[in-house]
Amino acid sequence: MHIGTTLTQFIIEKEHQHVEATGAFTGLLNEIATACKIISNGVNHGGLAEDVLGVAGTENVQGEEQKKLDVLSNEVMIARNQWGGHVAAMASEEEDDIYNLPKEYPRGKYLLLFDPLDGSSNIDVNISVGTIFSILRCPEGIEEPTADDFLQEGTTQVAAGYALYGPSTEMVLTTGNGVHRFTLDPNVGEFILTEENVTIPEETQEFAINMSNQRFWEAPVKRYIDECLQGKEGPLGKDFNMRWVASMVAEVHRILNRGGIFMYPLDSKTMAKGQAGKLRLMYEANPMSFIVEQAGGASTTGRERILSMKPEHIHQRVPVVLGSRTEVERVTAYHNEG
Ligand SMILES: O=P(O)(O)OC[C@H]1O[C@](O)(COP(=O)(O)O)[C@@H](O)[C@@H]1O
Ligand SMILES: [Mg+2]
Ligand SMILES: [Mg+2]
Repeated sequence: MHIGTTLTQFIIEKEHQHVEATGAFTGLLNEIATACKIISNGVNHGGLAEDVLGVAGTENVQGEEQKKLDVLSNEVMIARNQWGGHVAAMASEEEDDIYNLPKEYPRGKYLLLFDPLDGSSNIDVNISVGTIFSILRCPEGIEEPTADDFLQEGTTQVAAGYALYGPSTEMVLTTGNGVHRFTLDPNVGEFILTEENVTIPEETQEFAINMSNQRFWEAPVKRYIDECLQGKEGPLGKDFNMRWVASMVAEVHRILNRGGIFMYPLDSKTMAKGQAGKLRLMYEANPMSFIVEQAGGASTTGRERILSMKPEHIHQRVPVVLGSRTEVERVTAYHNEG
């Protein structure tokens, strides 16, 4: 496919390969792309716009202070995706329960899950943030889905992607046939294909973890980071660099480009709050794991493959270790050595 292809054209040509396709999938991805263009515009306006920077004065179901842009992005994702007849229901980081469509809207065959604004702590300081989404099939014959209908293993995702609102706005997408990257041309208002079949280098010398949590980490993580910091004199025999943006979407994007390992492991601080990690399985870890695996990388909790986990709750949290295969397998082996 030649560079310069628009996202819509790319999806339609992929969908033509499926005789049973109805166009609903293309319609859904187009609406998601439109929502991300609107959010990108808001992010780019920053302090020029009334309702983009600062706190909303409310908390989400996870007890996190909501930023105005968290709330705005959530409203945009819902408004763009509820009317088209592509989805049967939605789930969002910013919605306590699943979002069932108002009666007047036709139901579609997909379930849409999303983190409307990822990297919220970076909004007010103009550092890259993003939107993460995951698409599942709605079980046959279900008109009014319940939360249980969403609790499908990550391996059943039909598609996953994210938009990154950085120096440029990009969208990265997989439908299970490799990972493809599009860049928003603000003059045309279209996402244009800029790289096909993105792959993650197997080896890396770059790790990303919030070092300020070091005293709370489990022994396997402490061991691994110690070994990275020992550099080429140490057991890993190579010097490592470190990065931490505090936006998962930006970390994953960097890793897709040049490799690396991103970790938000289980630690005693989150365990003390009765949580099994910081990041959410259904709309952060699962979509990012689908993308990373499709790009040749690996993604585990430190102990098990994330995509094979049986979800228990819409807002369930999990430890995340993802990126270049060699290092992810090493960290997982350290955990399973027991
Ligand atoms: O504040 P910390 O510990 O650096 O955590 C940063 C992590 O939290 C997140 O911001 C959580 O996502 P949200 O911003 O969507 O709540 C991730 O993007 C990021 O990797
Ligand atoms: Mg997030
Ligand atoms: Mg978020």
